[in-house]
Amino acid sequence: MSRTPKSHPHSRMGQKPPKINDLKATLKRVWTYIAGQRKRFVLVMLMVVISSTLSLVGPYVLGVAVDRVIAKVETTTLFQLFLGLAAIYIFQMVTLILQNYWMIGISQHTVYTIRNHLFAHLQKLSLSYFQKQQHGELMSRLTNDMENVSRTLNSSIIQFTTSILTLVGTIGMMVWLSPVLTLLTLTIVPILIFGMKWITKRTSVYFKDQQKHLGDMNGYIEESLSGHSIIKLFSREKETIDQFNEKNEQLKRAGYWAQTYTGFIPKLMNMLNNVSFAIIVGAGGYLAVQGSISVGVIVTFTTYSRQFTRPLNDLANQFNMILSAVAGAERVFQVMDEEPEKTEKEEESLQLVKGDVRFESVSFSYESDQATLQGITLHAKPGETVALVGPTGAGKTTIISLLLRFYDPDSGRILIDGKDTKRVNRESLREQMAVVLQDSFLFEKSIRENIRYGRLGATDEEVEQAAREANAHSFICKLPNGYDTVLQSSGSSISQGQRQLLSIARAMVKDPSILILDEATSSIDTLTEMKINDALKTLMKGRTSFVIAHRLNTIYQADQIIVLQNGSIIERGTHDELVEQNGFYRSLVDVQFGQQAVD
Ligand SMILES: Nc1ncnc2c1ncn2[C@@H]1O[C@H](COP(=O)(O)OP(=O)(O)OP(=O)(O)O)[C@@H](O)[C@H]1O
Repeated sequence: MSRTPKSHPHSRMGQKPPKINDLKATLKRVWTYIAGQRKRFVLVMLMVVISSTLSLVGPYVLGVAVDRVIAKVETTTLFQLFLGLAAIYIFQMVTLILQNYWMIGISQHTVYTIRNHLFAHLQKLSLSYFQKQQHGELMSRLTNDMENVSRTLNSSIIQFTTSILTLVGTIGMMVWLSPVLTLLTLTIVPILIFGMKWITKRTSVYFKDQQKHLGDMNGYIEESLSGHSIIKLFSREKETIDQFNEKNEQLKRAGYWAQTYTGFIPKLMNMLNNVSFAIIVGAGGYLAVQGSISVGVIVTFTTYSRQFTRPLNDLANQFNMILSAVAGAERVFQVMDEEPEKTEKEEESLQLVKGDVRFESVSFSYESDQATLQGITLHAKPGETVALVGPTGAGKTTIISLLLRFYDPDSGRILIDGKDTKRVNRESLREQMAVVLQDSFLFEKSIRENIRYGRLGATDEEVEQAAREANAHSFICKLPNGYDTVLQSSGSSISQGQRQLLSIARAMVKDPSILILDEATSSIDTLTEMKINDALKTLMKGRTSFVIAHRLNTIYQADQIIVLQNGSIIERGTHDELVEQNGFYRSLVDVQFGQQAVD
């Protein structure tokens, strides 16, 4: 699974712009998050207006001062004018600092709230949603997309508003001071627009290319890291490096051209600034000699001309940034709009159960056109062990998934202590069950915390007791930090057998009435296997257990064996009864464990 790469600031150019209607709806939705901080927002906008106005007043005062110097007015007035100018620039700086400070507060609080909502919503989504979704892609929505929204809120709202105000204000002031000189200065605008269009058309192609190659390379890195042991086993290091180099080369090429074209932007801006400077000085000088404008106006114009080329460039950039953040926000809202696990109106909480489990003519299908389970009927009395047996794809895991209410049956009922699970709240239902899988997930936390995950209220003594019963205590004590040993990424620092012992201890601490076991098929050394079997036996004592069975000894001891094929129960009974029947189970046992093991 390739994780979406961290977005490059320019990668936004590669994103598909949202449609106008979506854009409006998404902006409205983002606004609902900002609206809670309306006061701060109004303050920010006020600061933006003040700082933009001050940026117009400054050059004007400078021009007036120059005219006064030429007119040889007394130095006190001149001194006052320069003091005023200094005050304007200091005040402008203060407003800029304040607007930034408040806006950062708004954006951080907004993304914090959205992130919290998104994460909480993810916890409510059904298993089938996660099965359909790439995990790396989901992670990217929580991180990259949110970062994109945050970055845009931090800077773009202020810059966008400032750019518009400055642009309109500057042109207004220029027209007021000298319409002729304004017209002459504005001649560079078409060149600017044409030039920018030419550059962005090329950069967007190369940035898109760069993103594609970056994603490709990230996927390759992820794959070769997770498959590193296979690479070593087959001595494929050289081929792996060669393939990586090829991808790296493609990325370098795309990056080279993207950066080359981007590099043209400041050069174009610089050239146009110089051209407009020359126009103002040349044409302005001519007009001044003619007496239609003052030298002060020329000075003011030179500053203004810079002030309007910059916002023009900024506006184009900010617009791209905003569009890409909206696209990011849309992806986040898409997840939030996913329906959470369906709940019935009158769900009750399941209290401590005895563990009586009934399936009554249960049918279910993942895809509407293909039945996965058909008419499953079974009854497990409290404390009984039910072994589910059958070829791969027969529907064993699906039965367990229905029992855990990851899915609800299409027809039929599942009853626990006589209560239809559809009417029972999922959390309280799962509270009554513990699951020990072949490859149980362990967190990057201490062993103690991993066992306590079964019941957060368990004391240290209870955790140790569970570990003892699970035959895990002795190996834990041999670890340098004992129960405080922190497991490395999903528990890879301990052996597979030890991981299973820990997951048994975790189930032990939970003390459930119903137990679900997916037995390990992988070969574990005999001693560990004995320890696991022994621990499982202790765990299963007095609990209703459903075992997806692979080992003969569990099947021998099961009160019932349910044999599944193509989603239906084809045989049921004890081991001896089924062997006696000489049917499918018998042939399955013969094939799996060899004739001798059965006879
Ligand atoms: N999430 C899913 N979406 C669609 N089909 C699925 C899904 N999970 C399982 N199936 C299909 O349902 C059928 C039963 O699968 P299930 O996992 O229950 O079999 P199983 O008996 O547990 O197999 P195994 O012994 O290999 O684990 C299979 O055909 C499988 O392809």
